[in-house]
Amino acid sequence: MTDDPMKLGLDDAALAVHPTVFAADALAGKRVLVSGGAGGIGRAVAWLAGRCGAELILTGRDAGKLDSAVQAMTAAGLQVQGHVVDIRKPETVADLFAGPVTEAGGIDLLVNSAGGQFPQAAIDFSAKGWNAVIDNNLNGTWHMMQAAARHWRDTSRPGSIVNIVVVVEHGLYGVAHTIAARSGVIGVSRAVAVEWAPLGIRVNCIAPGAIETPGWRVYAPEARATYARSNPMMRAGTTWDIAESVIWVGGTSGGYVTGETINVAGGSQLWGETWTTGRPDWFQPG
Ligand SMILES: CCC/C=C/C(=O)SCCNC(=O)CCNC(=O)[C@H](O)C(C)(C)COP(=O)([O-])OP(=O)([O-])OC[C@H]1O[C@@H](n2cnc3c(N)ncnc32)[C@H](O)[C@@H]1OP(=O)([O-])[O-]
Ligand SMILES: NC(=O)C1=CN([C@@H]2O[C@H](COP(=O)(O)OP(=O)(O)OC[C@H]3O[C@@H](n4cnc5c(N)ncnc54)[C@H](OP(=O)(O)O)[C@@H]3O)[C@@H](O)[C@H]2O)C=CC1
Repeated sequence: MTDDPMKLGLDDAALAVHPTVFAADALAGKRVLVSGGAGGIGRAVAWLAGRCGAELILTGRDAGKLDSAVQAMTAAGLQVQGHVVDIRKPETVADLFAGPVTEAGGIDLLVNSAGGQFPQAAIDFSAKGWNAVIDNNLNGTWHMMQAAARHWRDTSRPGSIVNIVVVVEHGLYGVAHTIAARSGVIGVSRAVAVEWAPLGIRVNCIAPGAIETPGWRVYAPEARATYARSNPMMRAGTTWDIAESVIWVGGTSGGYVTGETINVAGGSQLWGETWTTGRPDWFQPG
């Protein structure tokens, strides 16, 4: 982690110059829509896509955060616009596609990075809390996926979707609502990877492990302090680790990949435990 507890993950200055394996024209002529594009992972995806030559459309709920991302990227010479969109509201998602997406000339890649949850023992979830997490992560992601697919069908152009999920098969505890929601996203991604293949649409998921971002503020410092040692590599990942995998699978380099979920998690899908609520006594060693 960084020294400043309020500054989590790579900032704009770092993202503007971070070395990359991709060429500066890897996404030339492409337009990329990133939901949650001013957040930690979405922001890194946007920077990388922009540095590879793509035009960017960023969305989020917080206008101030979006403005700061747009300003930083514009100052670096990237072509970027930001729009306030709550992915839980299908009508605002439809407006995004009918308005800014269409006016920009369409998109080639949709990255769904908007999402999140709160740590709590599942037995204590309120109905409202459960519904908030399911609505945000499963329904919200679906509204974006379906709107993008309709856009590509109606404009007779191919497309690619990358959904940011979580590692669902092993080791992430205290967020059962999000495991349920993201398992749903993985399931529907596999289903529509087949249904939408005739439309030239690929659909994949990236499952990050512990990636240091401002989103970590929802977890107690004691819980966060354990995250780096929750995988065989004994380190937290960076947003750049995720951004490069998103651009690989979402871009032409992943052109023969669809219906996949790729764990970019330091091996935490195989070994290690992330207790977002702290490890209960029952599971303490010895
Ligand atoms: C390495 C570890 C893995 C890391 C993974 C990551 O993804 S990290 C990065 C990912 N980034 C993030 O995760 C970003 C942070 N997460 C969020 O922004 C939100 O958790 C949200 C997006 C899920 C909900 O957004 P929203 O605006 O819809 O929600 P709202 O605020 O209006 O609440 C609705 C209801 O939910 C309930 N409830 C909510 N919080 C708590 C809590 N702490 N405690 C208990 N309950 C809580 C409560 O019932 C509340 O209603 P109430 O009782 O207040 O009437
Ligand atoms: N960081 C990590 O360790 C991991 C993260 N992930 C997942 O990766 C994704 C990105 O997380 P990360 O960048 O770390 O977190 P951040 O909290 O930094 O970013 C998430 C972004 O999602 C946006 N968002 C949330 N809900 C909505 C909504 N209803 N409508 C529109 N935008 C919304 C937020 O925008 P705004 O602030 O404007 O509301 C925020 O900028 C999330 O799905 C997260 O759960 C998965 C595994 C691990």
